Amino acid sequence: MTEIEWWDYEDTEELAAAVAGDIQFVIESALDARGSAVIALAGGKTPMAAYEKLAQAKLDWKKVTIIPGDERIVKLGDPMSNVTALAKIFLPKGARVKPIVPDAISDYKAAGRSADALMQDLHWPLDFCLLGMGTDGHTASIFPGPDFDEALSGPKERRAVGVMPEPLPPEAPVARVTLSAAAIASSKALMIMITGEEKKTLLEQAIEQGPSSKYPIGRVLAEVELPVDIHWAA
Ligand SMILES: O=C1O[C@H](COP(=O)(O)O)[C@@H](O)[C@H](O)[C@H]1O
Repeated sequence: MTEIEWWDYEDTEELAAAVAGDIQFVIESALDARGSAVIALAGGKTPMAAYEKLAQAKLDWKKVTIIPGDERIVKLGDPMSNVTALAKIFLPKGARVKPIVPDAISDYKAAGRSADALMQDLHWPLDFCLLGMGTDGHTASIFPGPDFDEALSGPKERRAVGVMPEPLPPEAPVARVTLSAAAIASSKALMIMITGEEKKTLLEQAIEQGPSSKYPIGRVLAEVELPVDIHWAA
């Protein structure tokens, strides 16, 4: 199990500012070292305030590629589309925000293969990956269901996988594409951002359970060797 450090904040504004500052630092380090940065950002609602703050940073955004760490299989522009939310915030800054799911695809396994092919063309490993977590313990879009084992323990070189959550999560009841656990674990830097007592308690349990956890986040963290920061506010 990796080394985990919790960072607790007074409120969600302080949380968003701290997460934005840390991501800015990672991007700057990659730009200094290589002249470009490739990062995967969590979808859902929790990190949006941090992204708004990050977008204010003075960075050479043209050299920054952003992918969603997971995507709901919906059309671009749909309120459930993770990349649409990222594009609204970062495209105006000049960042390359890449959709990982083709617009007119209904076969979720084909969508996973397509995302994997796209990621094979990116500079790898990722410079950074931000994970969120649902109240059911899923992270990225790694869910219990028929694709759980493939997402968690498929071939190490597989970067993305098509996933049918079982049961479908009520907030976005659609098939998904997700970074594999191996892709997440290979990232050069990894951070988790969550809010609320319910998620905190669940994440503590998942970490405690380790590789035998019933929660996807526990199983993913059991694969990770680099230190992980967890940023939390009530
Ligand atoms: O479905 C998803 O849920 C998780 C958590 O979202 P939140 O709205 O509770 O913050 C998110 O990390 C993931 O990217 C997303 O697709």
